Amino acid sequence: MTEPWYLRPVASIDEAAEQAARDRQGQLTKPPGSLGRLEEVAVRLAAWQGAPKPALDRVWISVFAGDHGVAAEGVSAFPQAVTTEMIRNFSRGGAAVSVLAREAGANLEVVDLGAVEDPGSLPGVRPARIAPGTGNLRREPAMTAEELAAALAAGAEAARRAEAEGAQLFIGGEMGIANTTAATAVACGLTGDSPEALAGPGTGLDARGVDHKAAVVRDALGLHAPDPANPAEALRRVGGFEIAGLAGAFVAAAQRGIPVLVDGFIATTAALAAVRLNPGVADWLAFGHRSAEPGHAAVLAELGAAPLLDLDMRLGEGSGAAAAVPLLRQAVTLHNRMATFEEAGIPS
Ligand SMILES: O=C(O)c1ccc[n+]([C@@H]2O[C@H](COP(=O)([O-])O)[C@@H](O)[C@H]2O)c1
Ligand SMILES: Cc1cc2nc[nH]c2cc1C
Repeated sequence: MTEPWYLRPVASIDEAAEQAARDRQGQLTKPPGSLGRLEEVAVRLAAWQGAPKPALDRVWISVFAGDHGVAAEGVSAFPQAVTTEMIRNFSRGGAAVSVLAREAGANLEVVDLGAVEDPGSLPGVRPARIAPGTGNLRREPAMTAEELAAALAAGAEAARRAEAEGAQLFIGGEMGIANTTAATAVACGLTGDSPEALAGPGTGLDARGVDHKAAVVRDALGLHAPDPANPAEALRRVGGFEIAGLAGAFVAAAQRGIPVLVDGFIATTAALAAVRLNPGVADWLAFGHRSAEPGHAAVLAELGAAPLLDLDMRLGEGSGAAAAVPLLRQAVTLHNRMATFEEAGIPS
């Protein structure tokens, strides 16, 4: 059997550019380290781009959408039809991430991997329907092997389009009613944490709803017994089309040398799956925000990730990552435009 594409090595980081950027940070008119994480971000972008003075003009956002059979278990505060309605809303430019993308000058596309109701042909929406939603993971595998391969490949295609447009940063968003249940199951499968520790309100469940959701995830883990050493099978059995799409996109972005700014709980769970599929992916990830969804902290900790923002957001769509783009731009502009001690004639 030929090796799956997602095992191919990721691009390498330019250590010379990283060192040059670090040296420059040390020469700028400020006490060394005083711009904190903004310094790190600029140095990181330099390493990724192979440029001592990086740029951040072209940001690409792919929002992966799909429905979840497990919605039938009453695990979301919202009806399943919202997935398709939100695809229509993205297309019209009315969703939060639509607004943030416009504001950030980012290219936004939606990849429809299979909502129950087909939204039809819409501007800005790429039809890539795999099935009208996944199987109910409490009772059966979410996907077949072919469906998983299609979802991963759809993610890789998005990274290919991003590269063709010269993207300097890839943001993966998601939309799918009940996907926090699938993400919780995947996260439990990959970290060994308990459903009770990771399940949260998602779109707004009350405490009883969260308990029920944890019980549903516990049933799913009992049925499927996901193995942390087999992330692809964990994605297939308890994941979702958009979670697998994100994982495929993150691996492919890293292989193409496009850094990824990861969003909230679902996207970070997909990033953990991507890193488990191909550990080199970790070098190409940055984290936009810490979601209010309680399981997010555990998945971030598993990745050793320190997100940039902590705004109590819990929307998904890539919105938390998109909200961090202006901060990344500030880091780049400071790095490129501040005077050095020598230029300013200030003794250091
Ligand atoms: O990104 C997050 O951290 C996040 C946290 C809670 C909810 N969401 C979004 O809400 C939807 C899933 O919530 P739920 O309650 O239906 O599982 C899905 O469309 C996600 O984009 C996203
Ligand atoms: C309205 C709505 C918008 C969303 N965007 C991402 N997940 C969502 C869930 C709901 C319910």
